[in-house]
Amino acid sequence: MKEEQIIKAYEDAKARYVALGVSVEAAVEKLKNLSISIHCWQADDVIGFENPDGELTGGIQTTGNFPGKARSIEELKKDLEKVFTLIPGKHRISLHAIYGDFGGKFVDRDKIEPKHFQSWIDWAKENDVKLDFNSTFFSHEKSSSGYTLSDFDPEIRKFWKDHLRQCRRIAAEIGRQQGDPCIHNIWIPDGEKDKTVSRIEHRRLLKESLDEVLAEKISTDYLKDCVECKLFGIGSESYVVGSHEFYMGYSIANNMTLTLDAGHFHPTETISDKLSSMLLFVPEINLHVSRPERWDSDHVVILNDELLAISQEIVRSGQMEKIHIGLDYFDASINRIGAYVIGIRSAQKAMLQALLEPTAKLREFEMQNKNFERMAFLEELKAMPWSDIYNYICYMLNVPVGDEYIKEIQNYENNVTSKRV
Ligand SMILES: C[C@H](O)[C@H](O)[C@@H](O)C(=O)CO
Ligand SMILES: [Mn+2]
Repeated sequence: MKEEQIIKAYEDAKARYVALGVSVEAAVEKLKNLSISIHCWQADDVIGFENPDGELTGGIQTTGNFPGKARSIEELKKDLEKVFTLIPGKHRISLHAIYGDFGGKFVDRDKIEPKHFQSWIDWAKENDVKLDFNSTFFSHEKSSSGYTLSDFDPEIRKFWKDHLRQCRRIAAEIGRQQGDPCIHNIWIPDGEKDKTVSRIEHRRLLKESLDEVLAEKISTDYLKDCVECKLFGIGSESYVVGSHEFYMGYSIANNMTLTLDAGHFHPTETISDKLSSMLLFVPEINLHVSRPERWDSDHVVILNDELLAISQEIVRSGQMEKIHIGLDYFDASINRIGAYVIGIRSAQKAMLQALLEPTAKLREFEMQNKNFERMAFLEELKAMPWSDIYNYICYMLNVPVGDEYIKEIQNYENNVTSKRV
């Protein structure tokens, strides 16, 4: 698009929003300052650098074999740097513990240390991004029973408690060095395929393990721990220890952040309607924005109704600063850089639409019981020219406007990723 076209379209769009009583400048500023936590694991199909030839376990699965996945830290960083050039704003990178810089040696999970992530911390600083962290409780022989922190075997539990301890220390060091709390997500795959009898026993063990490790107090200036529930995984269809009720109870009882993953509930259950409830009981919420297709399939995030509903609830809650927006998907069937850019841009577009909503006007209708008017405006808003505002933000922040990012990704594929054989 030509410069004059972008600016003209923006001015016209702005006038239409202003007529509805919306401050476009305020919405643009908020979007420009919104950092999305980009998951490192889309680049390499959740393999990491601890055991690159190992299997992905824990009931999660990538499908597809599109060529060009990142095979080393250098390639992963290069891919992320490419992504940064194609999306507006400054963002965060969410690392999993298996993505450490282990110098080609095998370092077991209970032995990882902040030094294994120092090169990531330095790289993040150079690239003006912040880091988040995730303990990795899957893809390891000590999770082969299906259980980790809730295993009946005290030796297995000890190993994973030590892992969690180390991860908290690493995340805290990241937070300290970056001068901004590192969001540390705890997701464990524990569960069983069928007919578990000892449900309360495993849950009691999980509670005890978490209580023991989280008893080490670390300032929230550096570290914010969060716990992520799940309904089922592959091979844990009938029982998952860390269910929604478990972690809802745990996070409320311990006044800690709850992670809501869009793919971790029943197929027709959405997380958008959980935000306004959980915000009343937990200090903060961490989102894993994903796209479940019939199951927790982790498809690339696109601009669909649920993404918009999540964004609307974030903005309408008036507590945007308490909700961390992270992405969690892994599609190995298409260009992985493209998967990142589509997902991030879609998340931004949904947030922009929500920020451009004349919420006060809609609430007025609601108060007056004018529900036809409320519905009519909500329908009209869908066709408002929010994309002209998004294009203008891209233009202002020097990243490709509209579909221009596609050819950039094609060039990167031709020159870089397709050569990874
Ligand atoms: C890589 C995993 O998807 C991630 O850590 C976890 O958040 C999850 O959602 C498992 O289903
Ligand atoms: Mn998740």
